[in-house]
Amino acid sequence: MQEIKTTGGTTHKELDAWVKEVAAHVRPDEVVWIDGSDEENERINNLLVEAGTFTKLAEDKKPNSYHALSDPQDVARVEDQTYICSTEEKDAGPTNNWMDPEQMKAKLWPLFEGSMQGRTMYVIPFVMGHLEAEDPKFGVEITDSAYVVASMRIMARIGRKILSRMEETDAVYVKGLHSVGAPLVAEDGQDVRDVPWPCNETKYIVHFPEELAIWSYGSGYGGNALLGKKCYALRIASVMARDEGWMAEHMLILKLTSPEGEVHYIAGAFPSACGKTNLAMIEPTIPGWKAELVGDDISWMRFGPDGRLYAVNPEFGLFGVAPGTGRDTNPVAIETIEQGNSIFTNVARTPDGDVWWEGMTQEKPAELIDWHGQKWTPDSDQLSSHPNSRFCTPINQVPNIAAEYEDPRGVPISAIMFGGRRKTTVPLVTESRDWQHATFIASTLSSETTAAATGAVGVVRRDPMAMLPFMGYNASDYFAHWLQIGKQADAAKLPKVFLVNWFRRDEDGGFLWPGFGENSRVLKWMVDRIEGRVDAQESPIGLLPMPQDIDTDGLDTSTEDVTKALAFDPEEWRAELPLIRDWFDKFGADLPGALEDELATLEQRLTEEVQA
Ligand SMILES: Nc1nc2c(ncn2[C@@H]2O[C@H](COP(=O)(O)OP(=O)(O)OP(=O)(O)O)[C@@H](O)[C@H]2O)c(=O)[nH]1
Ligand SMILES: O=C([O-])CC(=O)C(=O)O
Ligand SMILES: [Mn+2]
Repeated sequence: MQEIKTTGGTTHKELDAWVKEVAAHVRPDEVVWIDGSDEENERINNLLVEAGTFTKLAEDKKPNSYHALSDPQDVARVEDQTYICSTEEKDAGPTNNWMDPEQMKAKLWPLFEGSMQGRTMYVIPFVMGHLEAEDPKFGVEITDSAYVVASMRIMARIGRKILSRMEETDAVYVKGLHSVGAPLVAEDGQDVRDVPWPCNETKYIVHFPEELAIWSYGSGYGGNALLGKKCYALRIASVMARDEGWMAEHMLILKLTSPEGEVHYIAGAFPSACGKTNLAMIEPTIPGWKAELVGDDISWMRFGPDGRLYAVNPEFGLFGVAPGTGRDTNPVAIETIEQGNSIFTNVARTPDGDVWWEGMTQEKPAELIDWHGQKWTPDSDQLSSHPNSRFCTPINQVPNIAAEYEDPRGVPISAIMFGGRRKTTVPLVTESRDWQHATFIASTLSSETTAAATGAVGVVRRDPMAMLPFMGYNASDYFAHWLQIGKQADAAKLPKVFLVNWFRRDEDGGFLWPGFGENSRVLKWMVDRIEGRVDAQESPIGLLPMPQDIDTDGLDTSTEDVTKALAFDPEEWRAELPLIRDWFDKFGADLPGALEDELATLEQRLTEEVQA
């Protein structure tokens, strides 16, 4: 067999063997090991410009930044095509797609055969979390997409330094294999012309948790193709966490400093496109409060020597929803992207080489190139940008990043928020009574679906822990793991857990609560609760704020709307009960009894409430 031209390589024998085995099968023109240098990045970006994937933005608008338009069919995560291939079907559980690992491989391996012909196969060594962590979590992504290389460089710590450490320690690592599934040689041997966004109608995002392997085929979109993110740091890592006694969660991490100088780190789990990045970058509207960002999407938590839960953000960049991000809603994000070094995908381009999307400014630009590459004007009845269009930006550009982001030990968490998009039923904020009740709230979390995944938008579904699409194993076992974490801990040291809903609507469909920076008023109440400064009132669903304890000074929202946003409505909750019951029925006898008990308690309290 002919040697494939290779740049770079490794002394890690097992890794070297795997890369060679894959190369022989996918048959690229050449193999390039990614070293992470600036020169290499420039080369990759130039290649992407030549291929028509990237358009360089104007240096005076967004320095060193690029605009990309995907294939219109490749714009979001494909949950239908996402699989957890554990050996036992039971370990994937009722919420995941499953196939026997050998059967899945028999199906996919032939798809990968020759799939990189005419292309370069890149090998990206990376680490999720800190290289200086006690037990660094390594990965290697093989990909035929230069767009993935450019994006992974922003989203994860990658390159030669990581590979050297892997070599020195003969490290175990997660094997990520990714191909867009668009070889440049046809079956009859004819050359195929490349397109700016190669992908395949057939898509598979497959996890083999027991083998620490991920196979991703057919898509170039972020959540499907940047394998360090959802695939590794949530799906595979949640399995590692179960086995090793820690937690891999879909949570932002925020550092809050009160006017009194108290520091609290707060984590928050919201389903995709439900407000994590925005809350992580919050600019508080109430005087004297300071917020700094630690993480905006993923949190790895473990107990520290003092018995508290410590959280680390394993990522290196932000992959944020563009629409809705503007100077009035998220000024911190705007300042972050203005520094450049970013990739913008499926947003609109301005004639002067900048980007725009719905919600960036109140006034719409007179003319744009929309996300289909067509001329767009404000008269157009189409959105200029795809609802799941994204900015991909280095995290160290965030002006108010907390210094603790760099600390491999992480930050001690005082509170965890769960939230979703609910037009009705769920009040602005509720506090859980204890960890078991918190686990119940989290396990029954619900939200209206968004554009972050393909499929219908706006449908209420249960999204336990905001992890429905990201749990790498059986959800019943996942709930049990949460309960176990609670049992393991000193209850006084566990974070307080809150349920929030920024998205409740009035009869006309308008938001009752203004959200964004004003969410700091809810954060303040949480801190007051943590510090024991205010009481709360008992209700069947948990502890509710006394109305006077939510600081509304200077808030431009009517008292009536605030009251409605905060309201607990027993009738709405009675209507919720059968939905929760249906959800729990999915798990049958595997559902931890403690959650069954919590549901029974809720039913009983609601009945008493309605009778009273
Ligand atoms: N009304 C309202 N909308 C919000 C609020 N926070 C965020 N949004 C909007 O919700 C959408 C998604 O917000 P993000 O912060 O990007 O959501 P995310 O959870 O980080 O999403 P992923 O990155 O997909 O996981 C954006 O269009 C925001 O403008 C809020 O407090 N109120
Ligand atoms: O993974 C992605 O594609 C984007 C994201 O953060 C999510 O969907 O939660
Ligand atoms: Mn986000």
